[in-house]
Amino acid sequence: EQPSAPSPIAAPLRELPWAQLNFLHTTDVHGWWGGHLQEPSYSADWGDYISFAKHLRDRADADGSDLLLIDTGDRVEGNGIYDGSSPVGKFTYDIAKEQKIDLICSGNHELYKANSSNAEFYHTVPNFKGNYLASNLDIYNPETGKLEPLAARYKKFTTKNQGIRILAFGFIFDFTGNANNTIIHTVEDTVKEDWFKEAIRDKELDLILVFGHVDIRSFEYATLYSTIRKARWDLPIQFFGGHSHIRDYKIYDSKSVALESGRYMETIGFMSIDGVRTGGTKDVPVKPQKSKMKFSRRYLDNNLFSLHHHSGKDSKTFPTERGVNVTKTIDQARNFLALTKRYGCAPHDLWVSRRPYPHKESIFSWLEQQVLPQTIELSPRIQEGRKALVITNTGGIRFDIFKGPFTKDTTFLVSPFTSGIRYLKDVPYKSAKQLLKLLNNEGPILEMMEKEGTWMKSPEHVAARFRPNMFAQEPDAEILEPGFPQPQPQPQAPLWDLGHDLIPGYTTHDDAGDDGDDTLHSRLIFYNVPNCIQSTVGFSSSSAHPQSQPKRPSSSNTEHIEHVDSTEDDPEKVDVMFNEFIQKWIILALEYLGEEVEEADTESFRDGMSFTEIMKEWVKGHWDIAGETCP
Ligand SMILES: Nc1ccn([C@@H]2O[C@H](COP(=O)(O)O)[C@@H](O)[C@H]2O)c(=O)n1
Repeated sequence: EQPSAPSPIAAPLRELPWAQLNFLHTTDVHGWWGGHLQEPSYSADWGDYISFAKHLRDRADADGSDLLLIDTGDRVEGNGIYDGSSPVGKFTYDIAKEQKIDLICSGNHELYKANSSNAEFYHTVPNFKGNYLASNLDIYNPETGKLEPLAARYKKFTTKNQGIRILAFGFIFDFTGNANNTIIHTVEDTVKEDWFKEAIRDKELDLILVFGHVDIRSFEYATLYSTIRKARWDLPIQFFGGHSHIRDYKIYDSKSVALESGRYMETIGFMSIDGVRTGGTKDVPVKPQKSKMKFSRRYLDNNLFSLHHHSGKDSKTFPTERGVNVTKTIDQARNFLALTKRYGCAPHDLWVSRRPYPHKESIFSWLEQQVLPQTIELSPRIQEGRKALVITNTGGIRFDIFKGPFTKDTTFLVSPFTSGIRYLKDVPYKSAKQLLKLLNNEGPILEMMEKEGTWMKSPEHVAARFRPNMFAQEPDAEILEPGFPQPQPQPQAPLWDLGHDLIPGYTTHDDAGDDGDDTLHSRLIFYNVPNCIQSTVGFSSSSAHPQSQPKRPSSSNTEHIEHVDSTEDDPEKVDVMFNEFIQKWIILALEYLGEEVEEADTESFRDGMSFTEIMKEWVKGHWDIAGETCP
């Protein structure tokens, strides 16, 4: 772990369900190679993961089983090690490649910008030569300009010890927000391709493995499952997914399951299968597929207490030379980038999902009530007496702020993106004031987003559309102030009786039940958030701004542009300001409201200064307590 990482806290653990064929799975790492330096439960780093995988590989070699490592994309954007260097990603590729990953693919974050997809072409694909798959992804070769698959469409291989013959595909969901140097073929189109149909008909297979940057409860995986199952009624199909940043496990049928392993190096997913037919090796005879196969999953908290336990090692025997070297490389990169440089001191925690919105400890309330208005009110147009509505998407905010030092690292954890704020001058207020409802509630804009698969919320929150019980119910207004709902202790399995005080953390409920997490935790409550929040700037405090503090979001299809109160103080026109990432949706929404606006009418705020910089400047101006200690 990193030198400043907090030590993990001992906790009751469930064992690894080790079997004939085993997998370790990471997804949505988003550059968190250094692990979590403020959270003991997730404080192991990529170097520790390298050591851990080595011990498990040795175990497989010793008992004749197999172990495969999988990563399902979104390795970039979300941490200073990636976003804080110039050019971005300077250290990322050399750190990532030190792990021996058997199957790897791209996520959407590798594809938002041409420079990151080209970096896949130049670095990740060759670094994982033969293991990177791109079943539905093409790139314009930066050398020749020709469109070609980013990597092989599929791969057939035989496992080292059991001789299991596996056909693997590496997908990305039907993403449409990519830069124009890549092309994504929809999954629906891809399964109709001759090469796909031919590959799955291969008779010399023991298992089909579909991994991808795809929500395991998505239409895309449902399509792949039904297509493959129709062709191969009895073959085991193992899925690994990602993108929604949650721990989840789906059972498709008695021979097909899917695992999703969280986000940000918080979770190492473990999966095992027993009863797979073996093609036979010199040491293992040919064995038929068992009529009753066994699939098991475990979500490991990524900390050394867990990793030592599951590898049967201790602090002396766990670190491998390669792992230690990678830990050092990460530390050197962090120092080079001065990620611990302090910009201010956060007076209390601010949460993305662990408090409802609005709430005094919601990061969105902080942005809405302090950062955005206090920054934008200084701009010349507001100083001249104009008013503005400032709208930003909640998905651009990626992580919580903990009480204490707010560093360069924190800045990128919270807001890694380079998008700035843009504005439309003098929009009729009668339309502008309807915008937030249109962006947040059901209606044409949301329907279009669903169709396109582009979202304004963070992936965790988007995932809730397939998982209706993911979040706590909207809390009553009374419990918002002065306190907030306390996590309830959870009645738990017998390990609870060992006398441990359980640490709050993930308590995953999935298709196999409640026993997936390796660490027994007390339950954390998560709350849903809207797509967008809005600050009002330049209005007198007595004016009513009905949308800036939403009450319960409306669920009625017809309510998205109705019932917005008017007051006598309503201005005739306001500036509509917004995060550049949602410009397309702002324009569409205004058109829907009857305004004639187009991209060319928008202007950049403060010469395109990124929202990340804006937040950093605010922290320096408001939370800087030079000389004072910061807890
Ligand atoms: N420049 C960007 C890029 C993305 N977002 C937000 O992130 C969401 C996607 O995140 P995943 O980790 O699931 O891929 C996207 O829906 C946006 O909300 C952004 O704000 N700015």
